[in-house]
Amino acid sequence: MQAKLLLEDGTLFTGRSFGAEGETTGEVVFNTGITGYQEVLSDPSYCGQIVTMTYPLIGNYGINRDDFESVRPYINGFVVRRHEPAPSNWRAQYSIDELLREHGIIGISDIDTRMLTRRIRHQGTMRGILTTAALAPEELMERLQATTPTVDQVSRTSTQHMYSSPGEKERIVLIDYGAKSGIVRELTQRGCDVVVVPQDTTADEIRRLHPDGIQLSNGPGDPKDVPAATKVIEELLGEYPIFGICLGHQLFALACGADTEKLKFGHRGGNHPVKDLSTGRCYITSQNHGYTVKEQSIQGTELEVTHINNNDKTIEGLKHSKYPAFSVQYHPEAAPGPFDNSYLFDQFLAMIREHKQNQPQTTRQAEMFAALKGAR
Ligand SMILES: NC(=O)CC[C@H](N)C(=O)O
Repeated sequence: MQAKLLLEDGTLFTGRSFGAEGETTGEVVFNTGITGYQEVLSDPSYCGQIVTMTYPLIGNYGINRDDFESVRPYINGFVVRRHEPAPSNWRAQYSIDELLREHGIIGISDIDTRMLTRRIRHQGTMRGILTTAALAPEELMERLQATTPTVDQVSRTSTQHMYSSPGEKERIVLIDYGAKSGIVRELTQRGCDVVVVPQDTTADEIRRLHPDGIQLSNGPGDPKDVPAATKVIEELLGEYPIFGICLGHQLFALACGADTEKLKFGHRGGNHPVKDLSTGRCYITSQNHGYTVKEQSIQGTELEVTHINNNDKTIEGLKHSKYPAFSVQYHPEAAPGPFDNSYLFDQFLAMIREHKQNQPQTTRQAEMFAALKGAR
């Protein structure tokens, strides 16, 4: 069956349908990873987007039980040069075609993904319509223009209920704006007691969980679409050590008075070079973002830039100059991508331990200790 993808600028691609049949619209973005399509498909940060893989053969090692980054894919459409309907890998349980069908996601293959990528790079990110219906380009354009971009992605991808992944060590409250499983996995591996809370949890509700640190997750959409989330971070700043990842980094920046803007076509892939300004060392990072923290907006805030992107010099990391809080624009949890940056989770835990040591005892603690001493 035929499928068509029409971009806002009128570029039409005609290819073959795979996955579900139907029609969808969304921002068309590209990811340059050679492998890792299962993690990309299931990364909630892509919620509502039509994702193109620049690597030409996708699906060859299938879909397995273990590599999902969330319980279901949130993308609106998937675009590839060629997809493999008969995967071959000992972990493969089914094909990408079956996965997309199961979740009603429309795929298109056999189009020139190099041309599509160059178009996006040239024009900047555009919206597109993807359909299996036999419609003329004019009709498709009308339909595309009749839709408006959604802004509720974070409430769609966040957990509705609090849940925990118990551990013996530090209690981390992870605010879930559409968190990848990789973040929970990294914290759990380090023995943390992780409590994942919905995106609209209030500062008081978080305080009642007695966290040792707060982790701000990645997530979809424009950080300015979730102003309430910024307010909560503002309230908790200074009270608890904070570590923000991707959307969490952008929200942390907004909470500290900086500003964000949209990039021309974003960074999505597994080999983005990032420089640590304190050492000059370059790290290879996994990225997936369309927005960035505005460089000029840092001035006058209490933020310091810690990392920059070596390709376009945009901000990749921030830290607070007074409080124990830092953030990165990239994905230290990888999935997919290099594991080179998982040390940031260790830094977060070291920051928590240091904060605890320097923490003056609360009056209540002091009273309890005094009572215990008296009893002895
Ligand atoms: N991975 C993320 O958290 C992405 C953050 C944000 N949605 C952006 O596109 O910039």
